[in-house]
Amino acid sequence: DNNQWLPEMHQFVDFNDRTEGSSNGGLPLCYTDEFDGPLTNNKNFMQDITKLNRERIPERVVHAKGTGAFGYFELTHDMSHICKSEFLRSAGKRTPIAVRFSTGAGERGSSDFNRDSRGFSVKFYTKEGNFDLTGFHTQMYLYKDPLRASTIFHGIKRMPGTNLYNFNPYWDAVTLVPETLNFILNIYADNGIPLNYRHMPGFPIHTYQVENECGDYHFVRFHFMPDAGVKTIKTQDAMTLGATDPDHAIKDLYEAIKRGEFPSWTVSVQILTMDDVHKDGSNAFDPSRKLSSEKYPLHPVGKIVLNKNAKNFHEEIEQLAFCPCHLVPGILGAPDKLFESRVLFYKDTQLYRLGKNHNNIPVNCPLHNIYTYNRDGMPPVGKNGGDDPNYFPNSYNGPQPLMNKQSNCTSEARCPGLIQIKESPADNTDQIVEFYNDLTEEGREILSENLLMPLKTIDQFLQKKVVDIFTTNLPDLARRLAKGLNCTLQSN
Ligand code: HEM
Repeated sequence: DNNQWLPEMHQFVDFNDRTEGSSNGGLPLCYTDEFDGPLTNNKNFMQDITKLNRERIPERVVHAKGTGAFGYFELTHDMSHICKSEFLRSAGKRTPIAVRFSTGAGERGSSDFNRDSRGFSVKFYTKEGNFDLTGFHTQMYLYKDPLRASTIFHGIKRMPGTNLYNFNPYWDAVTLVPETLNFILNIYADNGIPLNYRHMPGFPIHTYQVENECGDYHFVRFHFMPDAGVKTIKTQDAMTLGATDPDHAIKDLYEAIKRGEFPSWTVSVQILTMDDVHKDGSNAFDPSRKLSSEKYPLHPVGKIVLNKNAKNFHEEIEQLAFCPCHLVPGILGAPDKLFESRVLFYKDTQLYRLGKNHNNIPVNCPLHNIYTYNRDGMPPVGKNGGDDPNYFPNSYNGPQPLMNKQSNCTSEARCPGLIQIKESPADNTDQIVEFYNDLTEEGREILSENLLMPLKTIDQFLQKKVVDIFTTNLPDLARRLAKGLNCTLQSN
């Protein structure tokens, strides 16, 4: 076998350290100079094209465009009174983190300025394993019923036939799942488009159940607020910059970190007791609603600081995989159905996008104590567990699934696990009305202008459906939209 090309092909060139004019390791630049025969016999050429052809992996089904960075979470306030997680004990402790920011609907090549949700995901590499929080830049998600997923996901994507964007399915989905309007009004408002990621807040939305050493339960909603303040961009500027500088948010984050201006966020929680949960019922867990900050004020917990860019985007950011199922002792997840659906959804999509062993990719791998029953399969296989027990349960002291671990509770016998809640049909109209009422006259005018942009392009019967939906609760907005769309207002 003629291996003459292999050593050169495998030589790595560090482009960052390369000095001008330095050698590239002597790779031949023109294959035909070296070899006159058929190209299929040219190992260099064949290696090159077969590798190039296999460079792409599927992009994320949503949140495909994004960027990320690394840093640490510093605990400023000990939380052990409500949560026994190691990384939330002893103020001053630092835990390494990876963060990925993203836009929601657009593809990998789309603009950072689209009017859309933004993702803010954090992976905490704690000593007890990885804890993932995936958040939005809004305090609520679009809907609460997990069966709405394909209506909404297909509604925000391109038309299957023409492959063009068309607002008909989007607004059809909105009118069929009207609780989405709580989210829609937030992103169509004057301050709905984040200027960049450094000035963007993050809200993991679900109300997580946490447990302390005594087995007492509390419930928390996390908030990440940028220390540099929240900044947004006006519609016209977003449209102009979206055309001229579509990667603005990615560049802005990368360059700030490179300059040594490390962005940071204050992490806080709203805390609910079991009594609060009994009083509020399933509203306390409804992801299509925000939680009142007057009723449940923010308690500071710590800081997120990003001080390191990725060295290789594909390796460290594209392959990052967050999952709501990545939990640590003390954090049990959220008891609502949408959360349950996400545990299944993210795992399944990552099995497809990155393969069975995606948790062996270094950026997804816990930093400490990796014991798992996962074995074999396609690379990356990693350490593969030696001869440790590879079945559960076993009598050889193999790892325990988190949910099987009993708490150290001595005071009270408790059944460990998430509480059961009975969910009612979605109802967030009160928050929609409150949001609109809090806007100034100018804010209302801008909101209706922003809404009219897509609404003017959709089918007439859908325009009427949208106006009708607002007529009962937001007659003022319905009037503005009906005027802009030239349609008759339903009398109520
Ligand atoms: C509170 C509600 C939700 C929030 C805050 C949220 C947030 C996010 C974020 C931030 C990402 C990007 C993760 C990354 O940076 O790699 C993401 C990805 C994703 N989300 Fe959600 N999401 C929510 C609900 C849902 C629901 C209900 C579904 C489906 C039923 C869903 C399906 C997905 C999928 C498939 C991905 C791509 C994951 C990957 O390929 O790695 N999300 N979500």
